[in-house]
Amino acid sequence: MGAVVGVSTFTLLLAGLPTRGIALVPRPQFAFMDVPTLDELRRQIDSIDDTLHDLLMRRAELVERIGASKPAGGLALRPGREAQVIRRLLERHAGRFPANAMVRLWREIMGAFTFLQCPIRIAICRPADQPGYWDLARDHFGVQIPFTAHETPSQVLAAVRADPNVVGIVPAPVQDEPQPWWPRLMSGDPTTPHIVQKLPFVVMPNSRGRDLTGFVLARLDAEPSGHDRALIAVEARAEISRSRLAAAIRKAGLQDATALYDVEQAGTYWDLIEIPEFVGDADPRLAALALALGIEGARVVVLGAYAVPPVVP
Ligand SMILES: C=C(O[C@@H]1C=C(C(=O)O)C=C[C@H]1O)C(=O)O
Repeated sequence: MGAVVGVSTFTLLLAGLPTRGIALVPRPQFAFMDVPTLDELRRQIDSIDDTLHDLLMRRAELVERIGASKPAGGLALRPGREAQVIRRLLERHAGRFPANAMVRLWREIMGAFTFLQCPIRIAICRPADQPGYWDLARDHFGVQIPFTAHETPSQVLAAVRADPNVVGIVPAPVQDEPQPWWPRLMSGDPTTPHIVQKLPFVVMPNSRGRDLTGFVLARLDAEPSGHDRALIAVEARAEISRSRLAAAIRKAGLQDATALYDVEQAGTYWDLIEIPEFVGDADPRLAALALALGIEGARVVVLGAYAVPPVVP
């Protein structure tokens, strides 16, 4: 019956326990002795914050070493690796802290650490009536990297072509848009960017960009992340029916398309095919696709790939 010995009324109040009739309600001793005070709990938070902060500073040292191993003067951004980091954390995530808040923290960390390695800047297509693209960019690249807003995808493309450290964000393709940007990625010019990411990777609930989809263009080769979609463009002087395209995709050994867009301008026809797997520039199935189409002079080019966004609980 010595359960209450040494436990003050103040401690009981803090613990939300009744202070009347205690002697009649015996409880195991440890239940009282283990209730930490507000100050003790806050001291534990301070200690966790110190550990988190120390680890961030240690992470910076490792990032600098990784940065030093990358080609000098190039863009340090590695969207495929970033996708793997976020996916791995989401898989191990548990408990009451919201998963998208955790992702938002890591987006901030990775944006700042990419900026530490190179003078990356973001050129966003954010027409005056579409402020959400700015949120989409900020949720992903964080507060440290400088952003410039442009009215059109053409202006974004020009900014990316002018500087290898500029990364562009353009609206995702839609069928029947008047001036699609994606046929212009077929140029073959060494300053032409690739599609390297789709945004949002994880939707932020209060973002003005939560209903928008953007593509990230960078002067990088897309890298596989383990779960990717490739974007392949076809250019031809004749219209290619959807069924002919689908048959050629199969004949080339590629998986069935998950999205298709087409456009015609002055007698040239372009198709954009999204394939549910990674396809690199040197993949022999590209030549096989050109052949299977059976159209004289048809060109087939990989425009890039993106890591498939995870399902966030
Ligand atoms: C540290 C790296 O550089 C960048 C920053 C990353 C990070 O902070 O984890 C991850 C990928 C890159 O965009 C890396 O390439 O691993």
